[in-house]
Amino acid sequence: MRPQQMRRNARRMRRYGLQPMVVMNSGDQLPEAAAVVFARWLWRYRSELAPFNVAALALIAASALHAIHPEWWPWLLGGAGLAASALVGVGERLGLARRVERLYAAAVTTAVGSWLAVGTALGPFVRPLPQLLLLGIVLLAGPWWAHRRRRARVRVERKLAAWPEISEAIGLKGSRVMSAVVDVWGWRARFGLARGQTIQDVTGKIPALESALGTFRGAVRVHPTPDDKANRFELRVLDIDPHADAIPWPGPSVSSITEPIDLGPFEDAAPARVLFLRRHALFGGATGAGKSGGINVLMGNLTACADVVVWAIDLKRGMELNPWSPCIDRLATTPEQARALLRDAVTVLEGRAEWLAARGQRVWEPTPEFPALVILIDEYAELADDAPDTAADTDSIARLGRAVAVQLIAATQRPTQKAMGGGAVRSQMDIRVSFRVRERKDVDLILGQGMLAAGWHAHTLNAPGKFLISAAGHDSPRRARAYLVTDEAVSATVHQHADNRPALDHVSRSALEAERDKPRQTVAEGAGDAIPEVAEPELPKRDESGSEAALWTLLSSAPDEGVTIAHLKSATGKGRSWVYYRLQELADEGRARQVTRGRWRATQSNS
Ligand SMILES: Nc1ncnc2c1ncn2[C@@H]1O[C@H](COP(=O)(O)OP(=O)(O)OP(=O)(O)O)[C@@H](O)[C@H]1O
Repeated sequence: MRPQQMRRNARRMRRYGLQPMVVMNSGDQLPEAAAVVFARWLWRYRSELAPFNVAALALIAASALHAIHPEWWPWLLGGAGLAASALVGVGERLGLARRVERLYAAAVTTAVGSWLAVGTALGPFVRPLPQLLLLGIVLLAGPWWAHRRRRARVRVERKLAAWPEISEAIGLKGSRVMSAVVDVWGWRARFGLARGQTIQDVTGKIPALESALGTFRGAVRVHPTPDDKANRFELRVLDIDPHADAIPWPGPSVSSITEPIDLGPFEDAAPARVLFLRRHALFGGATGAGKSGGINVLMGNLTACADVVVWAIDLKRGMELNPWSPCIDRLATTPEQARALLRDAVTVLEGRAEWLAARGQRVWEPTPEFPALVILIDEYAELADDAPDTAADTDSIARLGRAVAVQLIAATQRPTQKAMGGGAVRSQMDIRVSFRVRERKDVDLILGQGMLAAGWHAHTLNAPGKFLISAAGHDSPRRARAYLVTDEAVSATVHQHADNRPALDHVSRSALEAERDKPRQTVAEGAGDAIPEVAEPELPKRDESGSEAALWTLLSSAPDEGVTIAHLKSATGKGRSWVYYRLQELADEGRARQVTRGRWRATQSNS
């Protein structure tokens, strides 16, 4: 068609309200843009095309090297071997988090490096090198294309590449992407805002953002960045709803109680990490809401902590905690055992307090030699019902236990004052975890007065294991879901850690030993069944070196049957715990020994 005729036709079409269309004849030249489009396509799909690109590069490199430096092949082979070993060894630092990823990277490096070396030496087109190259692409490209995180990363990169258009469409023009990471649940990215834009502007655009990014409703969260800069925000985009299904426990998240324990993810997949060190905790919720599951996550983590001794009370005959028993230092399943356990916990508390005071220290810093003592009480209401006389002891632990790291962790359905045995226990709980409750008023019972009105709606939690947590660092009602610890995970964790559990420190042991001697003496004196409190005699205070000297003098001049603890106490003017602690130290040094129960002497007597 001639140009004049084309113009005439176009004029006619416009007269009838039609739009002219450009038609290309087969003889016309390709528009120049096709090359650009192709280059763009190559760039856009560079990740998918990577196996072909690597093969093409290897082919070009082998051709060039064969032409100019065929003698280089041993260097290429050696270099590939070194690179492959490095990838296996330190690939984690390069972002290859999983072992299988590192092995894959090493396999590709070895295969490409070896092919390149042989291609350099013999020429890349010598049979069977081309065939081997094709076979390599077929075998090694599969895992690459199937890799879930790579595909997710590519998807995110493409979305972020379109951010300038997205931001314009939703009214955040000028904002820019600063960084992005992909994780198991989706991805998060940090953005810089244009002048005058605020994080509130972004929050108001969340539905528009979800639409522009093509996510499901509720998949986008907007948070301030950790540096709290007003002109930045963090976008959290979920590909999977973390709470849609039960979340298998990935194993312990800590090895020390000084680290925050991960109980399970919040709705935005951020982990609900809580520091239990020197804090008491209350787990509440209706039957079947997942309290015991939550306690299992905690137990699994405490089991992996080398600086925690766990004592437990489970008056449902040990049903819940029995599987953990190889890692529990002491498990009480009857009211009598529970009584004795709590009494001893108070003794440990007092012994530790006295020991700290003697050293001018304020708090117990847990270490494997001086572990924290965590007392887990499953179904607290049963304890209050079956052993109401333990209230004074639980009260003491609740009020005084924090500083000396003697901690209570209680689980109960409805922590009414009665179910908590009255007293200060409930009010002393620093960490409150509420699973689903049956009635709205139970929210305040578990989480504290006024929490329901403040929006902590634990009655609306809609699946077992979901919880709200109120603790230091967790002061807004965010839904989390506890990991689900299977029976197999319990046995595996117990199996792994049972042999490495720490023992109670010698300070606590000495205090317990001293306490055990006390009722024995009293009963012998004819006190009958009841165990009356033996008041400590008021003794004049002495300075530390005087007490040490008095102790040593008495021990070294002791007769063969030794001296009693009571004698040592009055001679030194110190309490039982101090005496036992020093005796233990002297025994460790080999300078003193226990002759019979409660009677001591120096190993090398002066007399
Ligand atoms: N984190 C969780 N994720 C998914 N399912 C869970 C989770 N925790 C518990 N469940 C399911 O809920 C059921 C009841 O859980 P659990 O025994 O922990 O409840 P509970 O509150 O301790 O009940 P009870 O007071 O009767 O002991 C479990 O058998 C399990 O199937």
